[in-house]
Amino acid sequence: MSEHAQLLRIATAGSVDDGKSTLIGRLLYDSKGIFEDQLASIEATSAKRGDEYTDLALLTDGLRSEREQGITIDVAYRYFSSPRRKFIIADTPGHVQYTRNMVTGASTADVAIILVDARKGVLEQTRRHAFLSALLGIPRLVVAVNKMDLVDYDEATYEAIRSEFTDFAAKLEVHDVTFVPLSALKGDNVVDRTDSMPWYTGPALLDHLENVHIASDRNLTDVRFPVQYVIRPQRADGLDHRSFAGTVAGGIMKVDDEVVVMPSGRQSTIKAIWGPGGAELDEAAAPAAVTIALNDEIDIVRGEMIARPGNRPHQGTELEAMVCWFADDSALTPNKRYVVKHTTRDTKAIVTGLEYRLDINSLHRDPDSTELGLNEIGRIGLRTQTPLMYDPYRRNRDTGAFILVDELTGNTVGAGMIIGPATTGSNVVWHAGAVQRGDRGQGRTLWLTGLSGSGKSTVASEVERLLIESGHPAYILDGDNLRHGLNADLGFSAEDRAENIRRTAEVAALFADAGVVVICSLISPMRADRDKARSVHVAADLPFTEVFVDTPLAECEARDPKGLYAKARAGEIPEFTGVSAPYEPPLTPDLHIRPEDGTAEEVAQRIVSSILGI
Ligand SMILES: Nc1ncnc2c1ncn2[C@@H]1O[C@H](COP(=O)(O)OS(=O)(=O)O)[C@@H](OP(=O)(O)O)[C@H]1O
Ligand SMILES: Nc1ncnc2c1ncn2[C@@H]1O[C@H](COP(=O)(O)OP(=O)(O)O)[C@@H](O)[C@H]1O
Repeated sequence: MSEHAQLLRIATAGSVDDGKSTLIGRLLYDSKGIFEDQLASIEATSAKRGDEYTDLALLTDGLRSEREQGITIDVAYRYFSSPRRKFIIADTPGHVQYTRNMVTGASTADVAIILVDARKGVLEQTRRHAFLSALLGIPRLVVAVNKMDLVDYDEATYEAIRSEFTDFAAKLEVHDVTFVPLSALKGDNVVDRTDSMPWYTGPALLDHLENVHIASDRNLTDVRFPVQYVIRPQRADGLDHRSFAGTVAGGIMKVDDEVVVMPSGRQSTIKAIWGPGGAELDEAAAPAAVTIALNDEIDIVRGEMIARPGNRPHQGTELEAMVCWFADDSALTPNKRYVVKHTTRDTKAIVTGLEYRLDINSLHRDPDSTELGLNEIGRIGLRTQTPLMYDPYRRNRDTGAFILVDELTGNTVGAGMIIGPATTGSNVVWHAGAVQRGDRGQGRTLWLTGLSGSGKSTVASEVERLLIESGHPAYILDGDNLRHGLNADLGFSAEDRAENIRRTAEVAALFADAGVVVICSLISPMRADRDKARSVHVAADLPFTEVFVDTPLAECEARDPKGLYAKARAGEIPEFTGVSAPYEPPLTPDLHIRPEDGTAEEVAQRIVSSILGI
C-alpha cells in the first residue's frame, strides 16, 4: 500500500454538546494514538476535577476556548494511527461559525463523520453538515449516533434516526453513508465493538475507518500547477536559472512533459522537478509541493498556471459558483465587489447575480431571495477583473475553490465552489470599453482526425448535441461539408489537403475566439498539417484538443458507409487515404478513441467530460 492509500483524512461535524471532542479523544485514547505524557496530564486534570471518567475532550485543541466560552473556535487537526492506517482528523466546531470552520477543515477530507445526539435526533444542523459535506465533495459520510447509553441502547431510537437521515441523504449527491450507534463516553463501538447493542452487527467506528476503501480522491488526470513563487538565483554565469515553486493541484507532472503556461499560452517542456529538501524527482503528483524548471525562458509570475497543452483548465472572467456565506456583519448582495482568492491568484470581482438561495432543510431553491446571510448557501454569478484558470469544483477541489474577501476589512466573508463558466449573461457592465474574450465565454477547438469511415462525423455530431444540451455554444466544421463551399476549389493532393486544413484551422480559431466550442472533423492525414492547426490556436491562446478516432483500416473498410473504399479499391478514386494515400497517426493525441471504447454517444460523453469536466 502506498503512503497515500494509507492516509485517511477525516472531517468531523456536530452540534454543540453532541460529544465530538469526546469522540475524537476516545479514538486517540483507545487506539493509543496519544502520547503517554498527554494521557497522564488529562488523567490528573480529570481526577482533580472529580470527574467520574477521564475527560477525553481534554485531548482536543479547542478545549481551552470551549471551557472559556462553551464553544470550540478553530479547526484543530489531530494525527493518529492504527496498524492499518494513518489518520488526520479535523475537528470542525459546531457553533455559530460552523460553516466557515467546516469549509476550511473539510475541503480535503475523504470521510466526514457527522455526530448525532441519540436523544435529539436529526437536527437542522445535522442536515446542514450533511449538505455541506456533499457540497464540499466529501465522498463518504459516517453518521455516528452518539450517546446511545443515554437512550438505553435502544434499537428503535437508532433506527428512527437512521431512516430520517437516509431520506434526507437521498436528495444529496452522497451515495456512501454508514451509520454507527455508539457512546463516545463509554467507548461503545468507537474502537472496540460493544456488547451493549447486540442488535447492531456492523463494525466499530475505527474498524470502519480502517477499512473504508478510498480510491484516490485526488484528480490525477489534469495537470494543474498554480505558480506560487518565482525563484531567481543570482548566478555568476548570467544564465537564466529561474524555477517555479508551488503545490501540484492536479495530475502528475513528469520531466520532459510538454506544458503550457496560462494565460500567456507559451509552451515549453519540464526540465527538472525538485521535491522538498531539493531532491531531484522524475515526477510529482498532486498534492506534492515542488519546484520546477522549464527548458525555455518564459516569463512567468505568481498566479499563472502550468498545465498540459491538450488539457487546460477553463480560463475566463465569468463564472457560476455555489457560495457559503460566513460574514455575520454584512450580507452577500448582487453588484457588490469583493476580492477573490483563487489558487495563487487574487483579483477583484463583482457578484453579478444571486440565482437562488438554498433552504437547507428542504433543499428548496428560492429564486426570489436578494441576499445571503450568515451560514446561508446560494448559487451566484461572478465576474472577475483578471481571468481565472479554473476547473469545476466537482473535477478538482483545489482549482475549483475560491474564497471571497471583503475589500475594505480584509475579512474572509465566503467560500465558493465553481460550477463552471457562466451560462447566463448579466447586465452589469464591468469593462467600460471593448468586449474582451473572457466576456464571451471560453471557446476551444476539438480536432477529430482519423480515416474515412472511422466515425469522426458520427462522434462529432454527438459531441455537438451534448454541448448544446448543456448550454455550451458548439459548432461542427466537417471536412466533407466545407468542401462544398469554402474549400470547393480543393482536391485531395497533399498540397490541397494541407490548404484544406489550414483554412479550416483558421476558421476554427475565429469561432473559438468568439466563444464557441468548435468540433473539426477532417481526415487530416499528415502530422505536420495537424501541428500547424494546433499552432494557429496556441498563437491565439485558444485551447486545442487533438482527438484521434483510431478505427483500424479493416474496420473502416468493412463499414464503408459511403461505398468509397470499394470504389477506391476498384481504382475509381485516386489518392484515397489508407488505400492509395498515407495516413500518419498522431503520436501523442490528447484523446485516443478506439472502437472498443463504446458507442459514438459514449465516446462523445467521454470527450465532453474530459474537456469541460461536466
Ligand atoms: N481521395 C480521397 N481521400 C480521402 N477522402 C476522400 C477522397 N475523395 C473523396 N473523399 C471524401 O472526402 C472526405 C475527406 O475530406 P477531408 O476534408 O476530411 O480530407 S482531408 O482532411 O483534406 O484529407 C471523406 O469523408 P469522410 O469519410 O467523412 O472522412 C471522403 O468522403
Ligand atoms: N463507435 C462508433 N463511433 C462512430 N461511428 C461508428 C461506431 N460504430 C459504428 N460506427 C459507424 O461507422 C460509420 C462512421 O462514419 P462517419 O461518422 O461518417 O465517419 P467519418 O466521418 O470518420 O468518415 C457510421 O456508419 C457509424 O454508424
